[in-house]
Amino acid sequence: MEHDSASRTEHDKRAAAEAAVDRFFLPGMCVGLGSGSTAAFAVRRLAALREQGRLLDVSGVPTSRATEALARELGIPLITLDEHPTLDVTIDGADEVAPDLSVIKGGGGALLREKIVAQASRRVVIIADVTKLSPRLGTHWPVPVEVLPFGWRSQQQFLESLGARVVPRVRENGMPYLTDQGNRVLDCAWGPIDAPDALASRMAARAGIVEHGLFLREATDLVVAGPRGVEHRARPS
Ligand SMILES: O=C(CO)[C@H](O)[C@H](O)COP(=O)(O)O
Repeated sequence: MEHDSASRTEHDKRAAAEAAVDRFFLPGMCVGLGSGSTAAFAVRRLAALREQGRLLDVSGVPTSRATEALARELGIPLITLDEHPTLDVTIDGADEVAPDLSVIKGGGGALLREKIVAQASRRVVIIADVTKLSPRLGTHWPVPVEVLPFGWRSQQQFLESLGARVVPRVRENGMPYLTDQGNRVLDCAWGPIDAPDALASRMAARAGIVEHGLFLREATDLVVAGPRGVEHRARPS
């Protein structure tokens, strides 16, 4: 049974990713390549289309070292944001998606580059399976917060003072998890968040917090897959 639901989720991640690439990546575009297992399906779809001779002139900015390695392995042309400071569209995954298309990201630790790339994109398409949908951010998933190693325990105290249960992220071997930038991640469980804007502002104002996983206004579109198939939703205006 467990196996069935896991393979259903994989199927849905893949269906959402492929539908998004087919619909939103167009010839000649400069695109953002997201991180995580759902976004990896999108990178693989782009590579498969290239093998068919399509989208050969699409080039991408990877949002993590892992995505960069995958894209290189698959022969996808890579560019930097310095070469192309504005991107046409980014396709990326999410950990939790609210009805207004605000999302929590960063489960894979790539939140900083993901937010930089999202904010540099004209369009940001979130791809997800239905298990990621949530009535309110924070219901199912903690908010990852990337902090400088210097003084990280005072950031933990600060986040606890904002009501979070804070778990410093560690690797399987017990060593601290470090992001691509060499920073630490504190996973902050608030439960359902009543005022995400106020929380995001408090974190943004705190020195030592490099970035947080609340992406409140970046997503323009959601492509979500579940038992009823693939559905596209635009951000409510
Ligand atoms: O934000 C992310 C990485 O920092 C991922 O997009 C998010 O964690 C979803 O991952 P997955 O597609 O593997 O469920």
